[in-house]
Amino acid sequence: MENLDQEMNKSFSEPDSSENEKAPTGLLRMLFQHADWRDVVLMALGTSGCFIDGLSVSAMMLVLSRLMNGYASVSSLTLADVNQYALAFVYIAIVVGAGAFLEGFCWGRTAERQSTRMRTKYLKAILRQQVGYFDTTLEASRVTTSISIDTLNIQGILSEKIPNFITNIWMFIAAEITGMYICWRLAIVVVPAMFLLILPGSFYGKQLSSNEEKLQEAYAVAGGIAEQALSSIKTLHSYVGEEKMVKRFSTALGPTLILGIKQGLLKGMVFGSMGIIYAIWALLSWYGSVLVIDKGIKGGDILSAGVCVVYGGFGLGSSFMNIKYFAEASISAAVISEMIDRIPAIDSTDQQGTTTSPVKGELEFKDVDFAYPSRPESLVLRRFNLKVKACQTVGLVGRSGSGKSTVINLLERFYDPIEGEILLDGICIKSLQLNWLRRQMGLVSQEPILFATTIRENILFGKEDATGEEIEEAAKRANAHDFITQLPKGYDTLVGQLGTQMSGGQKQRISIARALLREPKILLLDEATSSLDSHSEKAVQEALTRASVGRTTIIIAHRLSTLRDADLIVVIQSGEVTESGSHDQLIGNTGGPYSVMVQLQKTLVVDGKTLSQSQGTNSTTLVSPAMTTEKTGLVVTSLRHKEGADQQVDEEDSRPSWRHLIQMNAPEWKSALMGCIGALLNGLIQPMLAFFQETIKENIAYGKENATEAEIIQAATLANIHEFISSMKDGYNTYCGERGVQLSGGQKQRIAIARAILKNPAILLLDEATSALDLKSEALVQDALEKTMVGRTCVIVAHRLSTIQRSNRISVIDNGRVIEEGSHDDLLAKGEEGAYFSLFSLQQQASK
Ligand SMILES: Nc1ncnc2c1ncn2[C@@H]1O[C@H](COP(=O)(O)OP(=O)(O)OP(=O)(O)O)[C@@H](O)[C@H]1O
Repeated sequence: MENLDQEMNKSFSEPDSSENEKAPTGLLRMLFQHADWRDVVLMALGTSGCFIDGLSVSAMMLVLSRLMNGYASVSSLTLADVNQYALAFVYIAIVVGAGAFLEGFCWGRTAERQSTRMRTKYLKAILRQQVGYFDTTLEASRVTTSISIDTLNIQGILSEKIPNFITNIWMFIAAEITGMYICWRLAIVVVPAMFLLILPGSFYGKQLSSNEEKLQEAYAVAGGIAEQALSSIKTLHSYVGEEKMVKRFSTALGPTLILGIKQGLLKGMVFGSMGIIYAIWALLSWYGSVLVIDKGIKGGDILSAGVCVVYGGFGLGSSFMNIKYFAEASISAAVISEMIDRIPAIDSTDQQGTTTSPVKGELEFKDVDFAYPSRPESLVLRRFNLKVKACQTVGLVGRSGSGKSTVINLLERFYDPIEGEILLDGICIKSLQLNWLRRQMGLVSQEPILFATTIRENILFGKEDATGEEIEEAAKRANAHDFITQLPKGYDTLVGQLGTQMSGGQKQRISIARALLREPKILLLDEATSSLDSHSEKAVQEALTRASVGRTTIIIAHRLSTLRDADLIVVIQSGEVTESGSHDQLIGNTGGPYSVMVQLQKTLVVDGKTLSQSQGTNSTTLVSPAMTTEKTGLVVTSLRHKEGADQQVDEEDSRPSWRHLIQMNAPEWKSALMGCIGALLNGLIQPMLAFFQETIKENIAYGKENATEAEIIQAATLANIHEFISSMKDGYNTYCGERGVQLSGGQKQRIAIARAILKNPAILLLDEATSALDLKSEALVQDALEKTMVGRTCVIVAHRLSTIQRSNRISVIDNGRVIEEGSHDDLLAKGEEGAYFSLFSLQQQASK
């Protein structure tokens, strides 16, 4: 284990390249690192503008001193002199104006150019990083902060602070020299006094900015809480977590009150210390008068020299103010440069490495050991060996959390093994060119992620230069074309942030189309059809079977029927291959893990009651005459042919949603109202679970405020997740990662179920709550849920009919309407004409 830790440290914790050990970026390097020759010219012009601008006080005072002196001896002042002075002021105005314009324009322009380049490089650098880096070091929020706040900081420095600094410091030098020139006797006495003005200002100014920093930090923490809340708004509403969130928010804001008071005091001191200026004027006027009386110096010279010295002092003070921004900006620049210079161990921009042609698609895992960078102490794969022949279809099965998705993560080189190697056509994938390797694979992941753009663009991610026909063809093969064309904007429909405006099944089909468009040599399907109803699944499954011809296909599935025709089925337990062979071979091994799973699945699908009785649940306890304790199952189908081909469906209607449920139940508004009120106390579990960046314990505790440790453990035990949690080094304090990325799909669902159980709600809403679970876990969780359901109203959305078979009422929904309703037996009695019957028969056939 020590070796393992060392290896992990080498792979993930240490910087990947010696370049990263460079000293923090200095100000000069920061200034010029993103500049091209045009920027150098712009900065040179801008700097000359600053010098001209900084001369304004001196030039004005030189002319003014003469004019004032002229007033003093008014008899010798002619109109021609006055005109000359006035003209001199006009010239000053033009020259200074032009200088100030150059200053503002050139620095502003170059700031924009340099920061745009920096932002682009930064984003490129982030996208280049390996997945493990994000697991350990970087949180998405930090990236967004850097890309917005840090780059804005630097842009502000370039466009404003640097020109300000140069102008002011030059104004100070020029004004003090001019003061000396006009009246050195006065300047020599007053200049030291100026420090009385500058020192307290800069002392309090420093305090002010450090206080401001603390204030910003506190606001950032509070902002982070608000951001988390908004990104998980459904879960938050459902768990009535608003108050808890507001409490956390106001606790985070607590320090700002004290800091705010301190801020006020410091600002007062800064502004108050400006009063010293009047004392300086007192000294100026007294000593100036002495010089006029004793030395016969002209009044105009005294006044102009005094103004030069004082304004010069202000210039120095203002330039000091900029210094703190330079320090801040160089920190920002260091953060950005560090990222830009960072060369990851798995570098997606690396063009090195070999490629093979033609690709056969043979895969081999040789003695692979792997642990995720965020949990180096828990080995997920150990001595993992797997050989896949070219064009074979291989199914991976195993309990939730056994390491199936990890196999895919390693094939895609999102991570590298700690020990052992992975070969493609006999070549270690580490020596293959990374982008080429990834281009050989088409991945449909467990929780398909769509980009916030149109369906067309999302499919195009599979192959950038695909034609319209190719896109449609891929969508047809993924059984997505029909639903897409029924949307008012068809392929140009926007899918929303992360695809939230699409149903789970629609997202899966779009991402299957995306993978198929690529025509990959290796197809990786991680629970690719788990969110589809039986009809769609059958169609997509057939398409995938066709698509798998001539390519190597790896399928992860909990529904074993999906894998029946696979050439090889591999059973994974705790990261090790425990059994492998064809379906028939594995079935022949009675008592083996695979045949046990198949038996369990048959029992579940053919007769839901058998399982539950064998586990001691009395299904009759679910039946209750009162409406509030009814259990309703909803089956969402895609039986469009039943509705007629010409049916117009709007974008909303094509999505099964709770809104439709409400619309459909409009006549039963009283019950609906009761339900809505009750829903404020309800438990909602849906597959796209929103998780905060918190620990497992905190996530479960969302179910109930002030829940005790014992209650949390009890809920976790019922949700069949306690064992996994206890096996973790940090137990219940294990960090879940951004939106739970550090957990497997099934683990996330079970934690969400524990949260719902803890909440003890009046109404339980289960939206495909167990779809990501293996059969054994599902059976156990189902059992726990059924115990939880006793005495409450439950609405269950499920594609696996075994899940809802025992509901008091089952509603079959198609295109936003209930097309059939009744108990399981009632619906089956309708025979072949019935929609439920046909779904049920499909699932039965599949499980045989
Ligand atoms: N990014 C991550 N960081 C740390 N641990 C992780 C990460 N992703 C997964 N794990 C852990 O690795 C183990 C294997 O996860 P994996 O996703 O491979 O399981 P799985 O067999 O696909 O499960 P499921 O059937 O539930 O999807 C789990 O214990 C999980 O908690």
